[in-house]
Amino acid sequence: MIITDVSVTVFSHTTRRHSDTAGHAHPGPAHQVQQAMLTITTESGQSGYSFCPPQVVRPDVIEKFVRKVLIGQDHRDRERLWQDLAHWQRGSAAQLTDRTLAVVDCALWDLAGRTLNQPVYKMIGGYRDKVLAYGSIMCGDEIEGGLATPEDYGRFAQTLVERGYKGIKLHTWMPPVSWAPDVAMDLKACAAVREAVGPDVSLMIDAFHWYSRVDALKLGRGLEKLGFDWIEEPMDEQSMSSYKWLSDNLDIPVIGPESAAGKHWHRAEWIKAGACDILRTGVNDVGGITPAMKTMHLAEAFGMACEVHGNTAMNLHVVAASKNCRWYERGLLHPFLEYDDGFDYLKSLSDPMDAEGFVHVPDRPGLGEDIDFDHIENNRVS
Ligand SMILES: O=C(O)[C@H](O)[C@@H](O)[C@@H](O)C(=O)NO
Ligand SMILES: [Mg+2]
Repeated sequence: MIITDVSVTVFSHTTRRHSDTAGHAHPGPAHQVQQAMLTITTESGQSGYSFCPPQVVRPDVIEKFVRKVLIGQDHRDRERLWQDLAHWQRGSAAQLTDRTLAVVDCALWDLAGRTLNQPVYKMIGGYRDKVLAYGSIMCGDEIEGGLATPEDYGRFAQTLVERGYKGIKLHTWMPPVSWAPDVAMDLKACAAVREAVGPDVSLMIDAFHWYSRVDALKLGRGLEKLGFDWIEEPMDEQSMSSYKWLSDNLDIPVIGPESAAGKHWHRAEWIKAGACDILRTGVNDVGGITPAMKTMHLAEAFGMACEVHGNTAMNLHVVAASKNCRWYERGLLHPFLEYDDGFDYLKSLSDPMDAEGFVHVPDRPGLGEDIDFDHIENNRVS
């Protein structure tokens, strides 16, 4: 099953999500953005697909690295192809990113599933076909009636519980919000949510990512009084020793690393250093489904949970193939956006959630993304 082609289709689609200057999402007017679909095709004519921002699969990256590694190879050799791509990273002058590895690895998994007519999580080894989601709320904002006050967070949390969520994670206020960051305001938002939803809903926070050790400790101590399940990324994850210090000084579980580079190798160091109580992985963060499963198994060997960062099918399949994670991160959510509307280039949601808060893994082959190829063709940019 030899790979004969690797191609990229760039297309436009409509979204109401806008990124702020820190890269965090907020609602805004509908606008056109560009998305890329990577297609990997074998001699049999079967293709696998994966999506990412166009810059992740720039023509020079595809030509210099991806095609060189993949063309002429057996598409089933995902482990070898991933290792070969990962080795290219060192000599790529930082042009071949973990994000690119992730989109290639996901397309290879999708290709394998479409070829065998099997969903990816069943090929990895299925553990469950539905999983509880937590509602991952967008970062706070200064939008009237949006997420501008602790009361806004409390009201929205009530709405999410009525939708069926059994867990809620707050991303609190961060710059460019004019007065952020502010530990006291973070705790007021968390207290308002706890007050709104009662004691039985799981709550977590994903806070401003550059607090000092002292501020992170103050935040964590306040969350302990509110019965939160974990504190996430309150300091720069490049300082593993700061997380070791925080974990030693807090009772609330510290989860990480999410954004730190180094894939499963660096996450092994966090475990060894005692820098986290719950490990974190994410298909985009560690370079694919292949390394995400390595991270999940690493955590299991140390008796730890490993919670998966991010939504979309690729992360859902990792969760569905794993015992030692409790949640699927469904988001990002905002009072002014209807998450269940999905994306206009997919005909149906990749992560449909029932009224009890369970996300059901689509049993369509591969990653199971219900791709609207007509939309992509009709809105093709290149
Ligand atoms: O842009 C980001 O930092 C991520 O989207 C982030 O907001 C969110 O996905 C996250 O951190 N989840 O844990
Ligand atoms: Mg996070």
